[in-house]
Amino acid sequence: TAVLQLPNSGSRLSSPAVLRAMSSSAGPTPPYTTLAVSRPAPAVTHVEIHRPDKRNAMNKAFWREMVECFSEISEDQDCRAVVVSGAGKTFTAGIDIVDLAGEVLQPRGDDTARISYNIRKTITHFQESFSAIERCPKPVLVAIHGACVGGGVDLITACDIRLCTQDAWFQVKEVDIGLAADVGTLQRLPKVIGSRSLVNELALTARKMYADEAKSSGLVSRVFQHKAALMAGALEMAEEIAGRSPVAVQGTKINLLYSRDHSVEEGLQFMAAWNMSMLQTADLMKSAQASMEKKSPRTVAFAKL
Ligand SMILES: CCC/C=C/C=C/C(=O)SCCNC(=O)CCNC(=O)[C@H](O)C(C)(C)COP(=O)(O)OP(=O)(O)OC[C@H]1O[C@@H](n2cnc3c(N)ncnc32)[C@H](O)[C@@H]1OP(=O)(O)O
Repeated sequence: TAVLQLPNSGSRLSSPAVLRAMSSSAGPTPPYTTLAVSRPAPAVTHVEIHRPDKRNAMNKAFWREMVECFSEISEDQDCRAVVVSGAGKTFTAGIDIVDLAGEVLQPRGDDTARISYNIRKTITHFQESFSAIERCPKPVLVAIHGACVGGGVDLITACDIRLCTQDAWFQVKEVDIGLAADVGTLQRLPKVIGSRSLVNELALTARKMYADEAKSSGLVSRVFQHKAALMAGALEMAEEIAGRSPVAVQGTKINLLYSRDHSVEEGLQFMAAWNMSMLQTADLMKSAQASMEKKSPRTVAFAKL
């Protein structure tokens, strides 16, 4: 199992030291070769995709490392919110096309059944890389700058909050390289964007969507002028979330996801079953008292979860 080594700067909100910690000057953090993982502020984990020379294209190691990284984060009681971003010029160029052509799709097996079985295994393995983000109980914010292509759209639709720069663009590129997107976009994008027609248009034509349309369609919730402002904004939001009761925050993420995929009635039943135990937390009284005293929940010390 991978072990995260997180430098804990303990710096104040969006201070220059924090933003330096979120810059991409350092390389990937061992044991990872494609991810730089850091702790730019207490309880906030920053996962930076780090293959800037290849525009953060998703190679074989990346798909594996995302699963390892988000499994670690899910279990890390010192982490309460996560920011994902990309190093260098652009967020990501999607799947590594060299890997795709050279290795991923190389037939493995003696007959059609065995070859197909192995391809299915690969696709499922790749899907897991982004489902691990969705399954992570800590809220995951994603900060997108420049290009977000193919697998990048699959990735961001598995995140809880999407923020981007004015120069960001999004492209469901898969039809252009001869395949139907298979690691989450076709399943999650329709749940993110209200307009089914727009989803269909983007997926069937592979046209680029720029930041303003991403905002007006609901793909992102905020647009920042440039990358420094984006990272500062993402970190500030992550710190706001991390400062609140982890019982409340994680329960909110889990129930929002559950209700996305179930009827209102099923969601209400799940919620009641969830909160019949979670309402017994000490966090509730602590938070309520702070609220009555007109203090921020960030002034309250919550136990680890
Ligand atoms: C079972 C499969 C499941 C997954 C499916 C996923 C599907 C997809 O992701 S489909 C989309 C695939 N991606 C693309 O088609 C994008 C290709 N790249 C680009 O269009 C441009 O690179 C981009 C607009 C992102 C950035 O342009 P820029 O001018 O800034 O950079 P470049 O000079 O083009 O590239 C710099 C070096 O990066 C290498 N590179 C870029 N993209 C990829 C990639 N997808 N795979 C591998 N390598 C990539 C590029 O070759 C350059 O390398 P070098 O020549 O060594 O400097």
